[in-house]
Amino acid sequence: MSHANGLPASALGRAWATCRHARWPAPRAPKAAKRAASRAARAQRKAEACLQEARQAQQRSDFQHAAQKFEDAALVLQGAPGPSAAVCAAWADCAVCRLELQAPFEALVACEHGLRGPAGPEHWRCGMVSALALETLGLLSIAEERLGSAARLAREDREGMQAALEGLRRVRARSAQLAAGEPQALMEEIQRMGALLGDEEAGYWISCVGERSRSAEGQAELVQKGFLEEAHQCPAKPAEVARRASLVALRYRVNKKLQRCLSAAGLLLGVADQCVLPKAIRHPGATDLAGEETLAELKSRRLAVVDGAFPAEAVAQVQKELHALRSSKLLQNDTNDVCNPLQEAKYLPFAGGAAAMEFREKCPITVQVMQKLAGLAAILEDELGLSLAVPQSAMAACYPPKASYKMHLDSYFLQGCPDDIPRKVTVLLYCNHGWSSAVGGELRVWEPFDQGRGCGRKIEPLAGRMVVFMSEEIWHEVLESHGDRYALTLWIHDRQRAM
Ligand SMILES: O=C(O)CCC(=O)C(=O)O
Ligand SMILES: [Fe+2]
Repeated sequence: MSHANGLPASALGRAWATCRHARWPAPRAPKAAKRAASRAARAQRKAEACLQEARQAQQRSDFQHAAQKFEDAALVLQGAPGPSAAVCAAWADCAVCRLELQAPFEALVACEHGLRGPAGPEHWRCGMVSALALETLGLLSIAEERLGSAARLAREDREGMQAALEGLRRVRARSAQLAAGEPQALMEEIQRMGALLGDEEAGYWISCVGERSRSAEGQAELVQKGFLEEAHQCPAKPAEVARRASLVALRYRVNKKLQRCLSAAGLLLGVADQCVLPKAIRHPGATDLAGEETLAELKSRRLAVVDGAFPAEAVAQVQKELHALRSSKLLQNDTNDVCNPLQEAKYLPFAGGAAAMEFREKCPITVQVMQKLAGLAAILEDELGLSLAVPQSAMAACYPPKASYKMHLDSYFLQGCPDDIPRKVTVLLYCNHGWSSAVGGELRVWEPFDQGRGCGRKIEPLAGRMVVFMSEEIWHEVLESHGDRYALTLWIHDRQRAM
């Protein structure tokens, strides 16, 4: 018999059982001062009560209540001095309950909380449960990574190690079936991921892919968009192509949804940050960025290019700062992003607060530039009648050689993805001193809502050049970079959906 999420019931059951009944090392006695010790003892008692209630709820299969109580316990323990093993265990228990509730995104959020503390052997269980959740989401490559590290962490624990190794075998076998294009395995994954995304969003992607699979030109477009490998094009077998490409498209969107969930839980900066109203962050210099002509262009053509938006010295300094961030490995890529696996990026908080302090020291000019870019939002509201909200971070990105970004929209809200990130306006600033066509990485844009007929318009990523466009309307791509190509991107959100 197969479990609802497509895993054999027996394998899943065994893995969960291992997770649930695992024994943990008793917490070490806190060595801190007396006051801290009594605070810790109080927290311990409170957490104990929550844990007891959670376990009772779990026994009567009231997983909703159990998950809540395990979370309460984890939060109490997290806020008190004491060993991190107990915190991690409570989060793992919470995640197990959320898996029982068929809520894998929420389960992963719990695991990520648990994995935040200093790494220790107790992490294996959070790693294990998160791998199960990732498997349920169909994100098999990250599941495999997690299982690998869970197996290493469980060296001392035979049962735990066995569960991790069994998981590894299962995930690898599944990946192999999918890579071989086995129809049944592909259909199961597609159905499962479709259910996670909801009918509207899954329907949009599956029908887009299905339509394009029917012709050779359509299949070439799927290759261009990153959903089909060149070698898998086969105009004579449209259904096979549709299955493969649907899997890639849905996995891409599930990964995006996971990022939104993690971001909303405060575990990942960017994507779903807290927003502020444009008028709260007006910037006196922002009027230089958007003159009458620019605003008129944006209004009519939905895209405007502004050269020399910032002084050359400031842009050169931003480039230096981004280069330094990259050298200290602070920019990271996302191999699950099928459209753009090589880009190295980080969202930098540019407003006040502790998070921004670190970056104000590391890259002061970049933060100032971002603040001025964010000041654009108030002008766009006043002049274009938009209703906006501004996230408190912007993305710093480097496209190293070979990186490119396949054709995409920055928000698919108008395409039938009601939960997509509420991006309304995309603001880019290029920071490539001495750019030449040898560096590559041009931005290619099409007319509003045009999904790539003809060759579009190429925009060179010249130092100090700012490009502003409507995120839901302008399909665009970044052509292959041959050097290190730097840019800042601020996405301004639609207020109704953001706040
Ligand atoms: O850097 C660029 O030119 C565009 C990047 C982009 O399209 C994106 O990050 O969504
Ligand atoms: Fe984009």
